[in-house]
Amino acid sequence: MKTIKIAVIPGDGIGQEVVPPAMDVLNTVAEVHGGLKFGFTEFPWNCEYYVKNGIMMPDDGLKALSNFDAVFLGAVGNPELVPDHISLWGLLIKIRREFQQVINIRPAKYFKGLQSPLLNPNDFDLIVVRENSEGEYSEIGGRIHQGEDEITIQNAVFTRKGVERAMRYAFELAMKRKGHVTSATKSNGIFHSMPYWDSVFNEIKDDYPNIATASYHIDALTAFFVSRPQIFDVIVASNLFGDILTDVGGAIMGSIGIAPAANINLNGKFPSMFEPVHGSAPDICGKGIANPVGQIWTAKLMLDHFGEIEMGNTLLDVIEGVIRDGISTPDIGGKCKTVEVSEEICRRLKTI
Ligand SMILES: NC(=O)c1ccc[n+]([C@@H]2O[C@H](COP(=O)([O-])OP(=O)(O)OC[C@H]3O[C@@H](n4cnc5c(N)ncnc54)[C@H](O)[C@@H]3O)[C@@H](O)[C@H]2O)c1
Ligand SMILES: O=C(O)C[C@@H](O)C(=O)O
Ligand SMILES: [K+]
Ligand SMILES: [Mn+2]
Repeated sequence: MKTIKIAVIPGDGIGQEVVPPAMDVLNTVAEVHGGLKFGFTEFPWNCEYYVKNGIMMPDDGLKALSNFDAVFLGAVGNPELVPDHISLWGLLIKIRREFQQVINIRPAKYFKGLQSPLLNPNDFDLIVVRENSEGEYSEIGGRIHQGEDEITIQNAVFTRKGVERAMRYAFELAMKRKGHVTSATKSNGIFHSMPYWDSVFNEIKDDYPNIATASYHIDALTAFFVSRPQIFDVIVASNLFGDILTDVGGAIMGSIGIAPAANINLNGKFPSMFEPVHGSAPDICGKGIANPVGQIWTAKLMLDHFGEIEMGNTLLDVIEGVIRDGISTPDIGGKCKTVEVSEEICRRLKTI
């Protein structure tokens, strides 16, 4: 029996509503598989924990997580209780950084039967490779003076290692897919880092003569996600550009409640973390109508990560079938509750 030990952090808001159903789905996957078992351990770290303890996770929290094969996280953030930069940097971004989860892969594809807001979604199928450890997400900088003399400086960090790593990951991924990599740049406006980004991209692409490439400024690229998403295969982007692009990726599928993500540790020293693209959705929290598909598709990425490709593909087929049959939450036009969707996914998995 292959046992996978998973640290579960439901987190805030709808994270609490979509993580338990996704765990039910994973348990059903294990049951159907026969040779697979998930050992779940839950950690109550979120903004309420911060209010009680003054920290998002205990000092030995990372040490506790490091004993697991993976982290399965819902969402972090409750701006009514804790400023967003404190909660995110105290938990989500802390785990990404300390566990060297340097790559964030975020697929988006057209689902048959799911109403995309695009008139002609053209069967798109893309993956954004988001640099996940540096770039615009940096604590370097500060504030000085007050009033009209007030100054704020926020530095972006682009290292040779970080940029090259993200790009090579994208090219390797493209070799297993449609053989195309697009670079998200902004070298017309950002004076130092983006021309550097372009030069590294031009260097790396020479190592992959069989991969076709394109490079677009992020503004135009974002528009192309809407007007012609079918032209993309793999897109490599800095931390911030990748963040923004992947919400658009979710939106063109039909809802950001569907979009999955995987924060990948490449060196094997720490666990990887699986958490959907969306946040804690305070506007719908408590109603039981959060779309669980993002969290469940994220579970599929976790299955892939552990080599369970066939089970992962089966799960994605089942998700697609359930959506096609209209068993879905209001964000994608359905009338179902969160658990009705996950229960139907479990029911169908059992018939396979
Ligand atoms: N990775 C993360 O944990 C993460 C990601 C994004 C935002 N956040 C945090 O979440 C909080 C809210 O942020 P936001 O409102 O900008 O983004 P959000 O992703 O939480 O919500 C944006 C919109 O999408 C909808 N939505 C999101 N997930 C959905 C789902 N599963 N089903 C149906 N609808 C869904 C919401 O209702 C909302 O209208 C903030 O505290 C923010 O910092 C965390
Ligand atoms: O900015 C972040 O990375 C947090 C969230 O928006 C995400 O996409 O994971
Ligand atoms: K999330
Ligand atoms: Mn985001």
